[in-house]
Order: sequence, then structure tokens, then C-alpha cells
Amino acid sequence: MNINPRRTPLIAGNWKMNLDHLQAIAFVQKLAWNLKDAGHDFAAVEVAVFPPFTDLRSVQTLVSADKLPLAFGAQDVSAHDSGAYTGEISGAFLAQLECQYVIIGHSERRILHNETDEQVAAKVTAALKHNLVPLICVGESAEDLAVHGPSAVPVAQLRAALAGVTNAADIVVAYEPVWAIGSGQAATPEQAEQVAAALRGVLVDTLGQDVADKTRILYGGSVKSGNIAAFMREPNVDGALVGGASLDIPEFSSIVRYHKHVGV
Ligand SMILES: O=C(CO)COP(=O)(O)O
Repeated sequence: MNINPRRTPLIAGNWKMNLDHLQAIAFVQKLAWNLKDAGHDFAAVEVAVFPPFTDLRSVQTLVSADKLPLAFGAQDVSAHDSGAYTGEISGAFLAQLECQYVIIGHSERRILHNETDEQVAAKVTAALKHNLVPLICVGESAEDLAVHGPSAVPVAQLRAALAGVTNAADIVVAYEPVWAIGSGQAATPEQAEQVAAALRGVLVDTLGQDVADKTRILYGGSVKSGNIAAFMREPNVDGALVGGASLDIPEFSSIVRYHKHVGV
């Protein structure tokens, strides 16, 4: 099932701006029960959720009190540690909330908030400083795809994001073509593999073969229970970053348990 034994598959749910903290508690509890009832092996396929900032304390309390085998993280982090940055959230605060991961450079931040490659790189550095695993998102728009082909923009974005990373850090990369997000039109597994392989090449160049071999590269963009298994068969795709389908417990569980409903 796991093509590369050095990389535990990761299925991550990016809730975006959905579910308040009360809804989050009910949701995470039900998700954990659903997966446990199904006999899910959390060591074989890791599961992580990315709630809004205002939910994180509640999710942390629940996960810790009930010892739930779920990882969680935030959807963004400030490049700064503290100070006059109204509305921003420090990586130090996220670490205090026992976040393991933080999403950085999601296309909705890059496009709606004009986040630059330089800001993404500074946030990656900040996350690592606070012992958070950055889940770095890269991906091309439909226009980029038409002009530059599939890999050029994601490759350049990843190179830029890693500019300040020098040590053998634990990072996760997510390839999310902008045109596939929320469109119902996922990339083909072959397209995802082609870009994931190019991104692994960047990891080899910048962080070395050993780190590149250990680093998980996820695909994101209209992932559903019906298409996940085909992505997971690709050698350079190590999981998924799921948006809309991560808000539906049976559907998200079914994505997590991709190897059960189709032989992978
Ligand atoms: O942006 C995404 C996850 O970060 C993907 O969203 P959808 O799964 O809704 O297409």
C-alpha cells in the first residue's frame, strides 16, 4: 500500500473558514469515532485537520483529553514572533496550542491576500523556528498552465519557499493546482505525479536526497473518495490536502481509508 516506506501517507483536511469551535468539537469527536470504528490504522495513514484559529484551543483540549490519534494545525502563521502586527498569529502561540503543522502559502492566501513568495519563505522560516511542520502549498493557475506548462510555477514557488531553509527540516509540500481547487475538476493522477516528481527534484537540489526521500508531497484540488486511490498509486504522491470533502465525515473517512475501498 505504502509505495515508499520512508513516507507515511498523510491525509489532511483544510477546513478553510468553516465550522466554529463548538462545531469543531463535535466534528473532531465524530471523525475520530468513525475512523476508530472502521479500525483505521493511524500509524499507517496519518490524519490531520486544519481548523480556523478560533477552533484550535478547543480541538487541542479534546485531542489531548481523549488522546485522539489525530494531528492538527493552523491554516496560516505570521512571519513575526510578536509585536505590532494586528490580526496576525505567532508560531509561538500555535506551538503552545500543540499544533504540529501549519499550512503556508495556500493559493487563497497568495491570491486573495497578495501573499508573495518572499512572505511565504519568511513564514516557512518562522514555522520551523517554532518547531511547527510547514505544509507548503504551491500550484499554478489555469493561465500559468497555458503559458508555462504544469511544473514551472509550482517548482519556482517551492524553490522560493525553501530559500531560508538550511537544515534537514521536516516539511510537507502540497501541490494544489489553482484550477482544480473547489472546481470539481481534479488534476489527473498523471498530471499530479509529473508535478510531484518535479517538486521532489527541487527538494533533492535544495535539501539533499535524504530529506527529499523523507518529505511527503500531497496532491490537493477536488479530491474525493472516488479519485483518491488513483492519486495514491503514483510514486511521488504521498497523500492529499482535502478542502470541501474534508467537511463531510463519511466522505473524509472514506478518503483516509482509500486503501480499503480500492486495492492500492
Ligand atoms: O484548497 C484545497 C485544500 O487546501 C482543495 O480544496 P477542494 O478539495 O475543495 O478542491
